Amino acid sequence: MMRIVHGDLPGLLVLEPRVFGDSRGFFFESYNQNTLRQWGIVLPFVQDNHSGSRKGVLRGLHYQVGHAQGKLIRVVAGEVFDVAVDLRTKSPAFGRWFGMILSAAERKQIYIPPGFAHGFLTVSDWAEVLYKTTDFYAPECERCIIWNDPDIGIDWPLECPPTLSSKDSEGLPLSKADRYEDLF
Ligand SMILES: Cc1cn([C@H]2C[C@H](O)[C@@H](COP(=O)(O)OP(=O)(O)O[C@H]3O[C@@H](C)C(=O)[C@@H](O)[C@H]3O)O2)c(=O)[nH]c1=O
Repeated sequence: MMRIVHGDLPGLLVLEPRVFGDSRGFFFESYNQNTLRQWGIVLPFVQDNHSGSRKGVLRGLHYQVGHAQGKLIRVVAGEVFDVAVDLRTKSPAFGRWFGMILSAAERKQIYIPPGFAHGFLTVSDWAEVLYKTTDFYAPECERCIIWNDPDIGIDWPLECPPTLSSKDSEGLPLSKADRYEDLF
């Protein structure tokens, strides 16, 4: 069982799994196809990713053209500030961002439909993020929007400048980036 609430952007959902705790520890369903189907998440997931990041590492904002990926994201160690940016030109929320803390302690998840850029900042000393994707990794289709594009205006909870990959430090502003014309 899960409580699911709509996020601020069309199609984005925040999932709150029901966690059963007992003297042994805890149990919860981290993924249930039937439950997600009831909320219109019908695309099959084809890849699971797992990354670990030190405090201050910012990954993103990533997306793939041609092979747009829906993502179901959760954190199994530590805490991140997870962000999605709507890149669907037909969406009333085009160019807007949504962000929230995902933590191993709270166990909330975010579902981001195909058509968004995604990124996160590690706010704990160490964090591990697990996410399922609805399409495969396609390196030639990868794109990156710069994390601090003022036109998007993401309010990252930063204490100092973030640690970026060289690829991510060369992201494009939204105004120059590929968008999704047909997804919505
Ligand atoms: C994303 C990805 C990377 N890789 C490889 C390529 C590279 O050598 C190494 C690290 O890749 P990256 O630097 O792109 O990893 P990272 O910066 O963590 O990229 C990820 O960021 C988050 C925010 C997302 O939303 C993901 O879709 C993905 O873009 O892993 C795969 O083999 N499969 C994959 O699906």
